[in-house]
Amino acid sequence: MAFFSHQVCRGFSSSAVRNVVIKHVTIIGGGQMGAGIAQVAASTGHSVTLVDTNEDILKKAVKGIEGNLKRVVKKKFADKPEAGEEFIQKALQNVSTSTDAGSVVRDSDLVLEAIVENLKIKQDLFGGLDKLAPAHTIFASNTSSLPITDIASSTNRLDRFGGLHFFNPVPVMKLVEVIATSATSQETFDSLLNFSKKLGKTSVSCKDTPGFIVNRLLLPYIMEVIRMYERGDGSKEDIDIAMKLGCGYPMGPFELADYVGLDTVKFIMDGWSAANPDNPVFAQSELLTKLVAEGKLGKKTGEGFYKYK
Ligand SMILES: CC(=O)CC(=O)SCCNC(=O)CCNC(=O)[C@H](O)C(C)(C)COP(=O)(O)OP(=O)(O)OC[C@H]1O[C@@H](n2cnc3c(N)ncnc32)[C@H](O)[C@@H]1OP(=O)(O)O
Ligand SMILES: NC(=O)C1=CN([C@@H]2O[C@H](COP(=O)(O)OP(=O)(O)OC[C@H]3O[C@@H](n4cnc5c(N)ncnc54)[C@H](O)[C@@H]3O)[C@@H](O)[C@H]2O)C=CC1
Repeated sequence: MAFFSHQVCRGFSSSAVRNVVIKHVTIIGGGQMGAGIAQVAASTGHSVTLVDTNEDILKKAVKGIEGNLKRVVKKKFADKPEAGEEFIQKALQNVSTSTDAGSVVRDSDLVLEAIVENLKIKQDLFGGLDKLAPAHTIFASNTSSLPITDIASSTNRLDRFGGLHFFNPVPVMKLVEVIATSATSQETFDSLLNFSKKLGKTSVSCKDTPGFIVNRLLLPYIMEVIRMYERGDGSKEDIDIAMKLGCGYPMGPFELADYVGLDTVKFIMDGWSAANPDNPVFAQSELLTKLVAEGKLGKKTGEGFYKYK
């Protein structure tokens, strides 16, 4: 249960809202990240409603969650298949789906957004939900690169708005970046930290700076790698092998870019290069632009820098 019941909370001013214990979570966007977050939240006892634009996407997301739960169980319950099956069923029972975010946020302690990396679309979403969610509900974005302050500006709950940035694949990656804006209350920040901890993640606290910690370092690396390849300084296969074996990274940079999604990489870089047109670190890549225009978005579409079919 939330610290305050929803009915009590609705009439309260924001200043009366204290640490919200997050139990009911609405996750908007059932793609790679939203489905992964839903899986981890559901398997750690949270009740989760996953929202997307149509039923087919939601069906695919739930199927993916089931498949990935099986991978988790194979390891965690290697000698106890019955306990493993129970774990899967319990987690799946905690997940429901909806195409109508407005109707489900009324019961949420946390609304976590993982939709397309576009400021206007994220603002429109949160601006609409702000009018429908109870006073105590915390809003958070999983954005890779957009200022949380700008996303939150479409709402009247600046003190109850923060960033929760997960990493792909969510069930495996141990980090969550927790972002407070200058307006995020300490209570909200603490609730987000506690939620991350309940999911079994390690958190780092980040300022609301572009790309927070990880992506501010990772994206320039990926872009420099693409430029290196465009210059003909190495084949993508050799560059990937070099970074895996030379640095001990689990994936080479081209494999990783395909895994993240080339559309997401491009959305991030478009925003940063528009804001910093003179900074060569954020310069555009013709090859990336071409692949995205061709719909070659990486692993999720079957082709990016590499083919996956
Ligand atoms: C863009 C942003 O905003 C931020 C980002 O996310 S940047 C991207 C950050 N992510 C990374 O850097 C990922 C780097 N890559 C890796 O860590 C690894 O390659 C990987 C974990 C993705 C895959 O590892 P792998 O060894 O090549 O493959 P695989 O054997 O299939 O998986 C390793 C383990 O993870 C598990 N796993 C992989 N994906 C999983 C998923 N979605 N759900 C559950 N378990 C999963 C596998 O079952 C396997 O478990 P065991 O060790 O028990 O067998
Ligand atoms: N791919 C990655 O490695 C990471 C991505 N992120 C961020 O997470 C967010 C989502 O990324 P992915 O899951 O990779 O994208 P994705 O493309 O796999 O999924 C996005 C989903 O959002 C849905 N969607 C779009 N607009 C919507 C709306 N208005 N309402 C409901 N659903 C909507 C789409 O139908 C799609 O299913 C982005 O902001 C991205 O920058 C953060 C960490 C890692």
